[in-house]
Amino acid sequence: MRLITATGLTLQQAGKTVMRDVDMHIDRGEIVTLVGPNGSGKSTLIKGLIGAIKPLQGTVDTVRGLRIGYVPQSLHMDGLLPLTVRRFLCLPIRHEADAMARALSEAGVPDLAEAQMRTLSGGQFQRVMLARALLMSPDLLILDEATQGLDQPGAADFYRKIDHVRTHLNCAVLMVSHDLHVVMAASDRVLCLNGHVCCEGTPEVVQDAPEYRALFGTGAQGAFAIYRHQHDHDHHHHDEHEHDHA
Ligand SMILES: Nc1ncnc2c1ncn2[C@@H]1O[C@H](COP(=O)(O)OP(=O)(O)OP(=O)(O)O)[C@@H](O)[C@H]1O
Repeated sequence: MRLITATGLTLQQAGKTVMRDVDMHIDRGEIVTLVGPNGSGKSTLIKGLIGAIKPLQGTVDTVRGLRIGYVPQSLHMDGLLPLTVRRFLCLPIRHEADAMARALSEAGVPDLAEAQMRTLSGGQFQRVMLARALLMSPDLLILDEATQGLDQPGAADFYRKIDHVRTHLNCAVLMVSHDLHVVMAASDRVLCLNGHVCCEGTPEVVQDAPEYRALFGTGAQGAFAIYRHQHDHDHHHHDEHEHDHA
């Protein structure tokens, strides 16, 4: 089922066009990843898709009642007042204690409810943000560089978590990442951006595309192959949509 469709989407930041003529869609159950150099418009495209930026041209159509769980690129927690994870999760909407416990557990941090937000490590913080998004029971989970600050095993672990969440909730996932090799292998489709969609397709197709290689080079083959090898289970559990997994 198609959740969201952008057609001819052109977006500006401060009066400057930074993303031009994007056609894209996301179906239930798939993991779509945006890659691209710094400033290539990844966050801008996400803001356009969730309606935080009004398009200069083009449209975004969503299925009726689409619930989006959004994990932003960063939140500045410095100077925060004392605030436990439990209270943070209830901002701005209150949730039942067992729903919060389930979300924290799903996000891989079952024991943090009473922890102080400002004492969390980067990885713990991202997982709490994920738990917060999961409390929305999202149809579409959007992660904007959610593994920033995580080391490679930490990032790989995070993506496995996301894969599990996707299967469990039967939601779609849209992520932005710079962890190219890990994230590409964990994706069904990749869109490579540079002010427009340079190339798109399965990770293998994008990896071999001249547009991708021009932006990122060709050095990734080894790490890519290793992770791909571990990722050999299938994702056909809930959806009629077929994925091309190796
Ligand atoms: N609030 C803003 N005001 C003015 N210009 C902005 C704003 N946000 C983004 N831009 C500009 O828009 C362009 C795209 O930025 P965007 O944040 O979408 O890129 P990105 O691909 O997400 O980058 P990164 O990988 O560094 O996070 C950049 O040139 C940036 O300077």
